Parts: sequence; structure tokens; C-alpha cells
Amino acid sequence: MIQIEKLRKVYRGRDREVTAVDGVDLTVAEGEVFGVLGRSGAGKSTLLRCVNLLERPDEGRVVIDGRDLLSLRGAELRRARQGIGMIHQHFGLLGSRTVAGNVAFPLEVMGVPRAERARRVAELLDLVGLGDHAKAYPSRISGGQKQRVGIARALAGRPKVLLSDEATSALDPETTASILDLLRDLNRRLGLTILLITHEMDVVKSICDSAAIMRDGRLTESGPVPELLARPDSDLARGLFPLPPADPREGTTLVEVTFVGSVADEPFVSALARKYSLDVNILGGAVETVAGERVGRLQLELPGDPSLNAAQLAFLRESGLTVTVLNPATPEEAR
Ligand SMILES: Nc1ncnc2c1ncn2[C@@H]1O[C@H](COP(=O)(O)OP(=O)(O)OP(=O)(O)O)[C@@H](O)[C@H]1O
Repeated sequence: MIQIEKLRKVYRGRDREVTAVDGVDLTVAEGEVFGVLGRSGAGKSTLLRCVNLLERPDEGRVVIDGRDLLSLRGAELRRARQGIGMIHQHFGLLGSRTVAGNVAFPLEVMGVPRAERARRVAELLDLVGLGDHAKAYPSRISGGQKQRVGIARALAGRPKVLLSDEATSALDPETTASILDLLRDLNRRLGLTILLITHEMDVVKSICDSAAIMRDGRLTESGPVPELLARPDSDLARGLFPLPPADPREGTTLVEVTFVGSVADEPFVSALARKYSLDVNILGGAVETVAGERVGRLQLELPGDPSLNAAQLAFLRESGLTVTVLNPATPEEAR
């Protein structure tokens, strides 16, 4: 649904240049929630703003629903942009208009007749659970309710794609959860494709099917969330399932195991301990449901050097786990 190819955006000031987006390739499948995670300044907002051409990229392609946005002009471009809704961290509501007036605004711009507009606004407010607040002004509603208005307004043009620019960053954890639930619900009910940017790991954990990590204008990793979490070198996995520092003790084997899906339900630690009469020490880790799949990451300490644990490590691998030995390689192994 969204294809971004070799996207590049450079801001040029009088005495310096900032490459905010530096050759990004990204594909978001139809009906997917895709999260781009990164620290402040990583280039996330610029990337998002290039997707609906609020910023014009210097290089690259943005194809949405089969249409190459950079090749469109005038009315055609306006129509294509109606198919892309956007919500913002600070909601961007008009204080002088009621809740209903805010949602009606884009419909007025689109020239939708008054009666149809009223019907559509009522429908949109029901969709976001604000049917009773149509006549309230933004100053009289909570942050979570303001974001619901923002979402209703973004959906006014019946977009297929919703872009979310840190939509929950200004909200408390409980309200964040309710807005994320609403986005997930809209994603499922309307088949809405959502591309969101966030600096919060938890947002990725709770609603994203796929994710990418952005750093210095580039994506350092990208893919379905359960797949990324099962990769031992993934920063997303490290962020969501923090483990103690890799510091093997003399005469032990320190391993990190990651697993996805039904493997998580198997008692592989006790099976390993029983089969080889070992005392397995669990030093850290967690098992959680992420993107609808059971995912886990554990750091285990086995007695004996890695050279003594070859069968034990093979057993873990054969059980479907991804196993990484954290001991430094011995000169023999490195050869
Ligand atoms: N309009 C602009 N003019 C010049 N430089 C800009 C402009 N907008 C962003 N930048 C710079 O581009 C880089 C990426 O900024 P961007 O806002 O896209 O990052 P971000 O990951 O969204 O961070 P934040 O969450 O803080 O907004 C930063 O170095 C920023 O200073």
C-alpha cells in the first residue's frame, strides 16, 4: 500500500546542510500497522511528512495505492492526498470550532453538501466514541478525547492510509492505551493501513505488525515485529526485552535464546536441565505476546565452557530456539 524507495531529504540552511532522510526504502503492506521507532532528530517526522508531500523529498519515490505521488500535480495530487489521513502529537484542533465543527472542516474543504456533512460527522464521532461530545469545544475535553477528534477528522475523507506523528506522546499511559486500542480497532474494522512514528517501544509492542528503527536518517533494521524480536542482534529486541550485560563467568557458557510462536509454550529450560542433568541458571529475560505472537528472550548460564556444551546447545537449536553464545570465541573456534 505504501512504497518508499531511496527517499532522501536534505534541509539546506545558510551555513549548514542536514540530511534528515538518507536513502530510506520501506514497504507497508495493505491493512498493516507499521511503526518507525527512533530517537529525537532521527528523521522520523521528515520521513512521514515526505509520505504525504508536506515536504517534497530531494530524491526517491513515494507510491501510495499504486500512485507515484511525486508525479502528480494539482487536482490529482489533492485527490491522492485525501486518501491519506494524518494525526499529530498536539492534535492541531481549531479552538474556535466545536468537536463536530473540527471534524466537519475537511469535509467543507472537499465541498461535501451540508446534510451529507452532518451525517458523516455524526458517523465519524460515533466511530471514535465521541457521539455525546459533538457540541463541546476543544478546551473542554481531555487530551485523549482531543486525539479522538483528531482521528475522526483524519478519517473524514475515507482515507486508506493513516499517518500518525507521535499521536500518543502527549498522553498518559492509560489514555495512550485507549488511543492505541482505537487505532488497532480502526485498522481491523476499516482495513486502514497505518504508518506511525514514535519514540516509545511500548507503542511498537502493543499495535505494530511490522517496525523499523531509524537512526541518523537511515533505517537500521526493518521487518515483521516477531521476526525482529527473534533476531539476537536486533535493537528492537534489546529494547523490548532488556537482558543483563553479556558478562560470562569463568567455567560457564552464557547464551541468549530467542523464540517466537509455539516454541514459547514448550518447557525447554527444564527439558534441557533434565536431559543433561544440568543446573541451568536463568539470568534475565521475558516472554510476552507481541503482534499476536508469543515471543521470548532469555539469558541462560550453563555450567562448563562452551566446548563442553555442544550437545546442549544443539538440543536448544533443535527445539526451535535461536541460540547465541555470548562467551568470547576461543582462539580455536575463531580459526
Ligand atoms: N524544517 C527544517 N529545517 C531544517 N532542519 C530541519 C527541519 N526539520 C527537521 N530538521 C532537522 O532534520 C533532522 C531530523 O528531524 P526530524 O524532526 O525529522 O526528526 P524526528 O526523528 O522526527 O525527531 P523529533 O521527534 O524530535 O521531531 C534534525 O536534525 C532536525 O534538526
